[in-house]
Amino acid sequence: MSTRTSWADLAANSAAENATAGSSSANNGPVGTASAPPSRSTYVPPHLRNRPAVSDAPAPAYSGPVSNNDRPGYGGSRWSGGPRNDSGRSGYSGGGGGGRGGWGGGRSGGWDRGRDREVNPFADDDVTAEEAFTEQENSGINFDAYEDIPVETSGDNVPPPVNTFAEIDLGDALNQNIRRCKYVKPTPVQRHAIPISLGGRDLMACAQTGSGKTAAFCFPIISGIMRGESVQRPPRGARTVYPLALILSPTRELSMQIHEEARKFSYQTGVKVVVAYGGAPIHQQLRELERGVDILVATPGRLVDLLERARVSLQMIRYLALDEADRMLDMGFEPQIRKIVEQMDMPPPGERQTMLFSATFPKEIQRLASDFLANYIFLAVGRVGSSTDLIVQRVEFVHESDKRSHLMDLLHAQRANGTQGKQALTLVFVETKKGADSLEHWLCMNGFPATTIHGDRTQQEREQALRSFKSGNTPILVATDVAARGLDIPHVAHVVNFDLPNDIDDYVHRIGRTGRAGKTGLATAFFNENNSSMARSLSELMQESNQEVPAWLSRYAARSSFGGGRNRRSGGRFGGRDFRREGSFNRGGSDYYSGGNSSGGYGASSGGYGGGYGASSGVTSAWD
Ligand SMILES: Nc1ncnc2c1ncn2[C@@H]1O[C@H](COP(=O)(O)OP(=O)(O)OP(=O)(O)O)[C@@H](O)[C@H]1O
Repeated sequence: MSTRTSWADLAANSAAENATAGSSSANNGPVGTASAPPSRSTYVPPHLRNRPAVSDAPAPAYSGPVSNNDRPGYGGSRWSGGPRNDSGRSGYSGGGGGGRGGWGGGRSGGWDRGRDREVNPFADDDVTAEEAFTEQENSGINFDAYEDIPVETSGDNVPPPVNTFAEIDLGDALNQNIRRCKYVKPTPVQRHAIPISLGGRDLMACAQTGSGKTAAFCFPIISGIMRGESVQRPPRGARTVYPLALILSPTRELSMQIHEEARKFSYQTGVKVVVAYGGAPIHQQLRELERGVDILVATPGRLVDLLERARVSLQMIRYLALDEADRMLDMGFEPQIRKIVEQMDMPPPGERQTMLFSATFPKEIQRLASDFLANYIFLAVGRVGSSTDLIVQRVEFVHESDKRSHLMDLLHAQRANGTQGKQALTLVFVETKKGADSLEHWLCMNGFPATTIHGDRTQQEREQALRSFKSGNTPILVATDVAARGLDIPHVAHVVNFDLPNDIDDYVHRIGRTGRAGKTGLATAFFNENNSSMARSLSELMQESNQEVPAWLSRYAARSSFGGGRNRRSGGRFGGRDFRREGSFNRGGSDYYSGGNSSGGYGASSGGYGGGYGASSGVTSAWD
């Protein structure tokens, strides 16, 4: 094995901690042990909520950036006028609020710290899970490569990147949580995205799977709420709550995961994070909401339900983050997202800050997404040479009828040569829910403990399956695309595309369940005639990632005149290029790209990343 750098160690430790942190959706209540609870009628701004009583003084009125950072605009100055407040009420009045106080809908008048205790989200972290896994998974990483990573930014006045967390004034409590997470230095997307967001700018960010996008949008939100101007939340229905930030994600499990991460990052900051997703009893989620919420993490369907019941108002939203933004804006989700963002009471672009993140950003989705953004910065971050070169990709020609036996061969070989250490996990993607159940059954019958996750299972079953997989009890998870995006499951050593998807972007996300946070991974795809429409995009993707493309696949690719299916590989993978620079875009508004700066990232030389990256090179992707 080769050496592990400290970053790799830490990422691995951190991942192990995430795995052992439990998947409870329990909400982080306040700490309240050391400090006297505030009177029930007093609004306590988030940045003061966990301070000892002696420092529980009212916040001074916000008067501009509270930072030793001299970047212009840093500190959320866009809020100097406060968010839109249709009722004409002024902002926070110093904590002396009347009976309502605005917090938690005004009913309990505050976060009842006497009753609730903030559960320590780090409490379950231990090293046992990490120790249980073999070393092979974390080997072979050269983190120096990150120094030369290709980066493209476009938009006006892009704030410069940082190299360390210390350079950014995120606040003591958040910094301590970053240390607790054992994040030593920011990942490339964090280096760029965090200063941009802290500068108050809207952002469309494209960075490869497993590269730390969650923290990239969580840190600025938490920090902004901690230091931001205090607000009085208006009365509406007695039980309406007014979150300040909304994070939307496409699946329940991903929302739960973001919630768990955000709870860690916001531990003892006073910022309260609540999650709401479908398939789970709404009453429990309503109770959590009533206790107060600063950041609401939600799936679109459940959020629409809460909005229609008038239990949540988006009137005070300052921050909107869409994770897996391209998925959120594709045909399946777009109407719901438009309803939430454009047709309810959320402040419009320019009055809120909007952050869109994904590993893939097709141009047509970028175009749709621009409706939600104001004067935004486009950011694409990739690895040297290629984006997924940490994932070894294999494609094997397997007839439909041979797939099971071929899978069995793979699993036996893994067992035999030890590459699938005792606890290393295999994620198998199939096309249909029925197919998932049937394959799971067959694997179990053949001595390979497996479980399954798909849309026909109850939420309880889905969560149980994920727990069992993560813990290694059932080291094979058979999944539909419901598990394709965002899930950060440590120790997934192998992703098998038993059935290939019809969309190359889905393939990118699926294989991205391995090779995360600087670790290596293996992805095997079964290909046959039924997948010929994928041949070209697949072989291009593999070439770009320095993978060996089998000759037979190249022949298939040469035969197909078209990328196939919904494949959208125009000008490089991941849509890693700002569509505003494509020339055809012309809406005339000042909100749109004006041909301004596009900068390279590290290395500071005038352009040339490996492979001739640069504005004049004709290369249209930051990933090349
Ligand atoms: N600065 C850091 N140092 C070490 N580990 C980090 C750092 N930032 C994030 N991580 C870890 O990297 C892993 C991947 O992060 P995350 O899930 O946010 O990736 P992602 O970019 O959102 O991936 P995907 O595109 O699949 O959603 C997580 O386990 C996270 O804890």
